[in-house]
Amino acid sequence: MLKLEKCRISNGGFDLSADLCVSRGARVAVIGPSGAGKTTLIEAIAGFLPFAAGTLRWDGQDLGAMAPGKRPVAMLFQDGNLFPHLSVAQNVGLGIRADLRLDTQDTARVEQAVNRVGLDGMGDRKPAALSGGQQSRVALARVLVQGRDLLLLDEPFAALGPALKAEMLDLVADLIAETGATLMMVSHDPNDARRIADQVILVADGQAHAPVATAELLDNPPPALRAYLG
Ligand SMILES: Nc1ncnc2c1ncn2[C@@H]1O[C@H](COP(=O)(O)OP(=O)(O)OP(=O)(O)O)[C@@H](O)[C@H]1O
Repeated sequence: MLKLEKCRISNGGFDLSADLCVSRGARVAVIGPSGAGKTTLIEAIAGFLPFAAGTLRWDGQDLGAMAPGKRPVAMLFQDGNLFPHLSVAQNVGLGIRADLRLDTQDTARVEQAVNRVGLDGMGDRKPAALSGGQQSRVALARVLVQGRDLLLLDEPFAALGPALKAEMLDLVADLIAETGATLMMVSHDPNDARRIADQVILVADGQAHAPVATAELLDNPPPALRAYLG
């Protein structure tokens, strides 16, 4: 279980408070108005922003003082962060070792992940030789080889068209079902939440609220969410 206890995160002059738990294996969408602090929340959990107060725990272990790379966390950004001069396999391999010194076992894991996201035979291509959807799959494969307990996705598929986005969300759902990972995904689209998330964290008015069942929240949105959903 991920537990944020009486947390306060400072991002420049912006403050976000959070006091909530996410159960192991949950699929949680993080939604709320623009600038409300969704990315701030995700980046603090990943270790890229410090906590000004409170404790962050995963299964009882305090993550607060742990460097980002040591946390049981893998993060996927909107642009996928692919390196254009590296091949698909190398981009995925970075998830295992930053210096890309991979042994036979590592290389097999990379190939397995590349195949699992549907890019069989494309390991030698450069990102420029892939479609937008295929590039998203490479980024997802890199997250997959990291084998972390908690996946943090920050609007990962916002640049894709609706059909492709739905396909990617379904792939993420399949992958986390296979691995048992816990998902927290920032999205601006309530349909994404309905498609993939069983719970929603609403970030609004300086606070990340405790997760609520997706349908319950979206069918009866509180005022801050209603204004945002329009
Ligand atoms: N480096 C920074 N210095 C000062 N303020 C910042 C910094 N980064 C973010 N902020 C502010 O923190 C607040 C929260 O930003 P954040 O990116 O977390 O919001 P968000 O909910 O993810 O927004 P969006 O949906 O538009 O991506 C915003 O008001 C933003 O202006």
